[in-house]
Amino acid sequence: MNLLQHHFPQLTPQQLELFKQFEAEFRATNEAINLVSRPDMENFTERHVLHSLGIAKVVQFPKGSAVLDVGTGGGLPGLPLAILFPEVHFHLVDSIGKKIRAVQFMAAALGLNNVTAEQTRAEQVRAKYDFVVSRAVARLATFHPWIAHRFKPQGAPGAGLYYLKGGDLTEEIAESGLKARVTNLSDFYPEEFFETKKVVFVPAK
Ligand SMILES: C[S@@+](CC[C@H](N)C(=O)[O-])C[C@H]1O[C@@H](n2cnc3c(N)ncnc32)[C@H](O)[C@@H]1O
Repeated sequence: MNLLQHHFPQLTPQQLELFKQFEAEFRATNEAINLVSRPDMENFTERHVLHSLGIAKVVQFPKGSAVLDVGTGGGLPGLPLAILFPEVHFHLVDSIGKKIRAVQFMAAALGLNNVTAEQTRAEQVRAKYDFVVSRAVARLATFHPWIAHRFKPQGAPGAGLYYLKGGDLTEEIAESGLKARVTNLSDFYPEEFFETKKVVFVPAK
């Protein structure tokens, strides 16, 4: 049994196939434009796919809900989450056009019709969402004001920001002045990589 099946036994054969295709597309794209560093391409499933899906250990996006991925780069965490939640809409944004074109290409190659991608800065997004997700973009004090007003007035249960972060976040959370709930991904994943990895949740309101 592979690592993904082990941690997400609910995945269908079609979804497992999509994850395989995603890795192949991502590897090919990463040769042309740097989406993640070369050393980071080792253990792709663990470091990128499982890490992205860590958000799904904390929240289940309900059918029909809308998710914004801010600073998606090469589609992380948005594309793995879009494979896991085919009935949820994902809008992936990044300020760099070539990354967004790569994401659009990969989403089309995988036939993910629940994904849209747009070159824009987070501060310029105007639509409203139930959830915002992100990984490795900016400190919370900088990041949160970009998306604080991007939530629907009546969001889905658990609406808010789910931010993948690592290390000791005490100072960063205190600096932001936000009421955040931190979940350790090591509670779900025993692999060493996840020892310091967390999901920071900030409610929509
Ligand atoms: C370190 S990369 C992380 C990419 C991806 N989330 C991942 O985990 O692999 C940070 C990304 O955030 C994007 N970014 C930074 N500030 C942004 C902003 N204000 N609006 C949109 N994208 C932004 C950058 O262009 C870059 O692609």
